[in-house]
Amino acid sequence: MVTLYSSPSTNCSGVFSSYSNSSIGFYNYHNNFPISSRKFGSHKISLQINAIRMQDGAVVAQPSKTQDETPLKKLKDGILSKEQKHTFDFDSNKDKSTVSITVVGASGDLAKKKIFPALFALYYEGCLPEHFTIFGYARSKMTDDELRNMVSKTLTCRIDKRENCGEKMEQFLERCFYHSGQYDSQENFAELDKKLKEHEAGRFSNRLFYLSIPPNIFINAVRCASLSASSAHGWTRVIVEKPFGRDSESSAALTGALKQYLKEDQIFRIDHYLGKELVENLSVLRFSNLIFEPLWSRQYIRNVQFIFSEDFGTEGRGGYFDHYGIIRDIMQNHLLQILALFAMETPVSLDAEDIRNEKVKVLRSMRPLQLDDVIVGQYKSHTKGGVNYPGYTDDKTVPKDSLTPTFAAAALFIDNARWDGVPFLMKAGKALHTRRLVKPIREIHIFFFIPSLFSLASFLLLVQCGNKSTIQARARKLIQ
Ligand SMILES: NC(=O)C1=CN([C@@H]2O[C@H](COP(=O)(O)OP(=O)(O)OC[C@H]3O[C@@H](n4cnc5c(N)ncnc54)[C@H](OP(=O)(O)O)[C@@H]3O)[C@@H](O)[C@H]2O)C=CC1
Ligand SMILES: O=C1O[C@H](COP(=O)(O)O)[C@@H](O)[C@H](O)[C@H]1O
Repeated sequence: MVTLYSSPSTNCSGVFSSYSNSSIGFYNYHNNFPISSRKFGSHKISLQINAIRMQDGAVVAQPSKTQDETPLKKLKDGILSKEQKHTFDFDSNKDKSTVSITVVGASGDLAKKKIFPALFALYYEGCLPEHFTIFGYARSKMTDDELRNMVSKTLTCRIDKRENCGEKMEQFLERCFYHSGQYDSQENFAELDKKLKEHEAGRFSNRLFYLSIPPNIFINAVRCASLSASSAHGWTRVIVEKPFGRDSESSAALTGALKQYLKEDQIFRIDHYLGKELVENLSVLRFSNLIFEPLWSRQYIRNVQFIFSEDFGTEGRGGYFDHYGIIRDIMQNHLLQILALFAMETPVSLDAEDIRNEKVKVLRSMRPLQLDDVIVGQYKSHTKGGVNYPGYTDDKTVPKDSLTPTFAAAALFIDNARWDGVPFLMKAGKALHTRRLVKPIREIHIFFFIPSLFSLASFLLLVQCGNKSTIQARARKLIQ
């Protein structure tokens, strides 16, 4: 699996940006990852990490001139091997080539909330080639203008304060078009192909299809796109969203089916949580910090909690969600990836395969989950402060008798020397109206207890990836 992101504006390699919070994640790195300041309040310590520029634009600390040499940069360079970086480049012949990006499922939630804003961010940062075209494709009937109008509502200029953002937005929208078609119709994809060719205007064209659709229609869409709308001369690539199947069998079947039409190097599987900067920085926090690495074990950590909470429900996404539920939507992929990154041993090198191998070892050491260690639930309607919040089955896209879980919590155990006996607690839920600890409406927390560096106090280290990303340490107890 690869995480696809674009790095700072000076380096636009990467087939796509991490779309977390609808923007490109910005990274500035230092040679190491020192804790630059501590503010001691009553039982509360804020650790500012001297290496992160947050994606909402807030700079936690100034970047140094040596940013390119930092561990995370190296980590990324390792993850993206030279060969991959080369193949990720959009342009093989800058002036004469073009890239056509088709967002399949353009009428949907992911496309609106993340993909179009991320594409705009790439455009804004100068990371798209000079000639490019973006097509939305879905069954819904829409004109080009209606697509532009829909997309324009979610584009933002908040990446930084540079001028001309509105103008750039207009220019970007002019490059966006729409074609309505069925996902299983070769004929409809052939019509798309015709339109793409008109826009490519004889240039050497590369084509990218982003499958922003429920997984049960991936194969049909890939078959039709590959047979009817592949690039004649350049590359054709497909980005596939999680979940990659419902279980091992369906995942293997999906891979097998995709490979009937695509070679492995044309397929990009994405887990966007791996592109969130704090998830990436977690490895740096641990491996580059003399303070943390020695503490990263059962000896010092009592439990680790990965908490995903959203304070909104499915809101019309039942068509996808109801077939999968919260465990397959969030826990099996996003949270499990973070857990594996958190718990893995130091990889022998920063190559993607070495990191993957360490993550696999963690998964193989995990005790099979027992039913007694899992609870599931589904949100119901309720009224609070005069506001009525609909229940899951009130969503028109959800069957009235659905038992699909929208909340789950599980205790996982890793039976190896480092983590023996430490519970890894995972919780994920939609429409959780109680906000925890911090304000953002969507948030994922990783927190774990480590002993105080100075006294007998123990600390709760909270790594939060929400609308604003922070790393905080809070004193949990003064005296053990
Ligand atoms: N939403 C998010 O934040 C994230 C989503 N994802 C993944 O992205 C993919 C799409 O998610 P999302 O955009 O939320 O899903 P949506 O439910 O919004 O579906 C996307 C589009 O697919 C079409 N569609 C929906 N259901 C069906 C169906 N049963 N049969 C045929 N077409 C259908 C609809 O378009 P039309 O009717 O116009 O054809 C819809 O607009 C999923 O794999 C999901 O796991 C991943 C990360 C984040
Ligand atoms: O993968 C998914 O993620 C989103 C939450 O992503 P975030 O970046 O906004 O935190 C979730 O809403 C969706 O159900 C799921 O498919």
